[in-house]
Amino acid sequence: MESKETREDQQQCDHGTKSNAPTKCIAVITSGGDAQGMNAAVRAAVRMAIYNDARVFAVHEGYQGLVEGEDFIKEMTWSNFLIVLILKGGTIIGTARCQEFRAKEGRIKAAKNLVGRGISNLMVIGGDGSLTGANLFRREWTELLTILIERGEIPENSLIEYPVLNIVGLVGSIDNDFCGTKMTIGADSALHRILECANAIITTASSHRRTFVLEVMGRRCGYLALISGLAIGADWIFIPEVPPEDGWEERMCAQLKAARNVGNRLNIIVLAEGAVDIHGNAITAEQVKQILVKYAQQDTRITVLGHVQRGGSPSAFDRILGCRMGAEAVLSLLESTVDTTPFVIGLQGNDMIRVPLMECVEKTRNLAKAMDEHNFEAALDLRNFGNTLSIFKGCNYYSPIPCDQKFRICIMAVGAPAAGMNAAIRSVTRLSINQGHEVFCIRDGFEGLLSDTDNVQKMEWVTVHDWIAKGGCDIGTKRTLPSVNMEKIAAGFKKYKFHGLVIIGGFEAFKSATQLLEARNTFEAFAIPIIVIPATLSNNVPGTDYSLGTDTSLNVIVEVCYHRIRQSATAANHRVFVVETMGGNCGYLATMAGLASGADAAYIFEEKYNINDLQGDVAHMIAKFKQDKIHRGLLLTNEFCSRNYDTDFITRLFADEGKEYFTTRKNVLGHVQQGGYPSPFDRVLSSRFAYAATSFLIREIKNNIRGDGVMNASHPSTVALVGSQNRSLRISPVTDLMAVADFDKRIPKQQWWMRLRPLMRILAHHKQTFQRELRPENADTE
Ligand SMILES: Nc1ncnc2c1ncn2[C@@H]1O[C@H](COP(=O)(O)OP(=O)(O)OP(=O)(O)O)[C@@H](O)[C@H]1O
Ligand SMILES: O=P(O)(O)OC[C@H]1O[C@](O)(CO)[C@@H](O)[C@@H]1O
Ligand SMILES: [Mg+2]
Repeated sequence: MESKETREDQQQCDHGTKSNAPTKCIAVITSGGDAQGMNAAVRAAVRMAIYNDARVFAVHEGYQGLVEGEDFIKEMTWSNFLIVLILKGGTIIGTARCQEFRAKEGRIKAAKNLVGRGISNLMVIGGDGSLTGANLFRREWTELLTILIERGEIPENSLIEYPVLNIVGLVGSIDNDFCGTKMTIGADSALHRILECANAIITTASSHRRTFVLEVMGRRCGYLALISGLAIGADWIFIPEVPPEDGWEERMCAQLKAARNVGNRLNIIVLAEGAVDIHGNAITAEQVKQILVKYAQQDTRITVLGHVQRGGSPSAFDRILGCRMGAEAVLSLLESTVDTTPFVIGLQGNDMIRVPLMECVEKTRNLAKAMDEHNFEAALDLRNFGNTLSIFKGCNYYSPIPCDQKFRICIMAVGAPAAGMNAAIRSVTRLSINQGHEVFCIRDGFEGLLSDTDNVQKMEWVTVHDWIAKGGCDIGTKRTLPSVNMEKIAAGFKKYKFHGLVIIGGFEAFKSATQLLEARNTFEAFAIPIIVIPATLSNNVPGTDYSLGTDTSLNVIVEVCYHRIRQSATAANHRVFVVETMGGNCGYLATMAGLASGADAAYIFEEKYNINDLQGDVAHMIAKFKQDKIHRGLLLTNEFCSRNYDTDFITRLFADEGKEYFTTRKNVLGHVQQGGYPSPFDRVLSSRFAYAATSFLIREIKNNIRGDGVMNASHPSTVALVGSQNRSLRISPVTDLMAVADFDKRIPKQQWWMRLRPLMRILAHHKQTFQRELRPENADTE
C-alpha cells in the first residue's frame, strides 16, 4: 500500500538521473545498544530509498518489532524524517536486545512479517551481535520460508517471489568493535561524552590533588579507553587487548608517582570495562583504587561513566558518517541480486566501502576467540592498536632515553589560532624530551624573532601538562611570513642553534616553509629539517585531508546551527536562517556543516552558482514550506562564497522572494568557530601528526648533521608537511605540494570532500544527480 503522502513526495521531487533498479521494498531496523548517529543513518536511508523510487519501512524496537510485526513495521515517507532527527541521539525507531530472535521460531515469525509486506531487503543498523543475527537470518531464509509455506502461513509462490533476503549492515555501536570499518556510528560521539566528563573531573581532581579512575564502556574492546586515554592525557590505561603483566600494581604506582614528581597535581587512569590481567581475571575500578590508596597513598575516587557515553547529541562526524553510510547501504540493496554477497558498509580512508558481511563476522569472531584463548598479541594485531599505544606512552610516560647528542628542536605557530595547536605542541615537546632532546618555542611566530625581546622559551615536560585539552595557541601565533625580514629571522635561528623546526599552522605555515626552503641558498641557518603540522579551521592546506581545528570548528557550527539557531527558528516559526561560516575560500566547513545539519543548501566558493541557481533554490524553499509542511529552513554560506552573491545578497533575496511564506535572518558565526576545547578527533590527530613530525625531524637531523654539530640539510625533501591522506599519515615534501596548491585562492587544487555535495542536496530534497562515492585507490588498511 502506498500512502498518498509518499506519492506526492515522490512526484514533487524529480531527482534527475536515478538508478535503474526495479522497485524494491526495504526494511530498516536499529538493533542492539543504541548509538548516536543511528537517526542520521535511518533518515538518509529512507530518503535515498524514496529518491530511488523504492518503498521503505521502518521496523520499530529492533528485532523484537520484526518478530511482532503489526504496527511495529511502518512505511516511511520523506517527511517522516525531518532534519530535526539528525541532532537527536539514540534511535527514534527504537532498539532492543531480543531473545526471541535468537531462536529459530522467532526468526520464522520475522520472515513471515517481511514476506507479508513484500519486503526482501533488510538494512540492519547495529553492533556485532545484530549483524551476526542478520547473517544467520539470511542464511536460513529458504528454510524459514519453506516452513512457513508448509504451515500454510504464506503463499506457495513466496520462495519464487522472494528467493533471497538481501541484507546490508551498518555498524552502529559506540564500542567500535567490529572488523570491517575503521569507525562505527556512535564511537566518536561517545568519545565526545567521555572527554566532556573528563574535563569536568580534571578541575576537581586538580583542586584536591586527587587520582581518578575513570571507567569507560566498550565491552571487550579497548577502543574507547585507548583513544580517550590518549585524548585526555591519562597517566595509565587498562585495555582488554593489552592486559598488564604480573607486577603491574608496582609499575602503575611508580608511574603515577613519577608523574607527580615532575609537577602533576592529579592523575587520571582510564579503565575499559572489559579490562583483564594477563591471566584473564577482570581488573575492577575498586581494585585499582585500593592499590593506589595502599601502595601510592593517593586520595583516589572512581567515576563510572556508564550510559552517559551513549547519550546526547551525535557529533558532526557521526551525523555525516550516518548520512553517508545510510545512503550507500540503500544503493547496495538496490543493486543486489540473488547472487550478491551481503555487505557491511564500512569507512576506509575517507571512503564508504562495501565489505562482505561474512568476512567481517568471521574476523570479529576470530578476535573474540583470540581473547578467549588469551592470545592477546593476535587480538592487538587484529585491532591495530599498536601505533596508538606507542604514541600514548610517548606523550604520557616520562622516560627520557639517554642520548649522546641533544638536539635543539624549535616549535612555532603561524597563522590564525585553531583548536589542537596546543595539543600538537604538547606532543612534540614530550615525544622529543622522551627521545632525549631539548625543545624550545618561539612566541608569536616569526614576529617573535623580529621583536627586540627574547621570545624563545625552553619547554619542559610539565610546561605542557594540560595543553591537550586547551583550545587556542598558548605560544602565540601570528600571520607574518618570514619573507618580511629573512635576514633577521636567519640571525635568530643562528643565535639559538636550532637543529630542526616544527611550524604549526595553516596555509601561511605551509607558505613559510616554502620561503625558508628558498632562502636556504642565502642563509645557512635554514639548512635544518623543517616540518609543517597543518592546523587551521579552514581545512585548506595542501597535502592533508584534515587540518587540526577543523573538526572542533565543525562541531561548534553544528552545535550552534542546531541547538541554538534551530530553537530560535522553531519558536519564530516559518523562518529561514542563513548561516555564514569561516574558511576563507575553502567550503569544507559550510559543506560538512550542511550535511551534518540537514541544511537546504550550502553555497561555497569552489562550486560556482548564479542568480538562476539561487532563484531555483528560493522556489524550492517555498515549495518545501508549502508542501512538505516544513517551517524552518537552513542555508549555509562560506565567508567568501561569491563576490556578489554573498551572504547578504542571499539573505536579502530569500527575504524578499519568500516573504509570503517565511522570514529570513542572517547569522555570521565569526570567531566562535576558532574557540572551544579541541574535539577528540583533533586531539588524537594532533598526537599522530606530532609523532610523525617528531620522528621525521629527528631522523633528518641525524642524516644531515655534520661532525662539528652544524646542520647541513640541503635536499628539498627535508622541508615537508605531515598530513592525513585517506586517513593514513603521509610526509610530503613541500616542493611536491607547491604543484597541487592554488596559491592565489589559498586552497588545494583537488579537495576530496567535494564529492559529498550531491548527497547533501539529495537529502534536502533537491533535484540532483547522485554520484556514487569512488572507491579509494590508496586507502589505508589499518
Ligand atoms: N547469534 C545470534 N543469532 C541471532 N540473533 C542474534 C545473535 N546475536 C545477536 N542477535 C540479535 O541481535 C540483538 C543485539 O545483539 P547484541 O545485544 O549483541 O548487540 P549488538 O548488536 O552487538 O550491539 P552493541 O554491542 O553495540 O550493543 C540480540 O538481542 C539478538 O536479538
Ligand atoms: O545498555 P546495556 O544493555 O546495559 O549494555 C551496555 C553495553 O552496551 C554498550 O554500550 C554497547 O555495546 C557496551 O559498551 C556496554 O557494555
Ligand atoms: Mg556488540
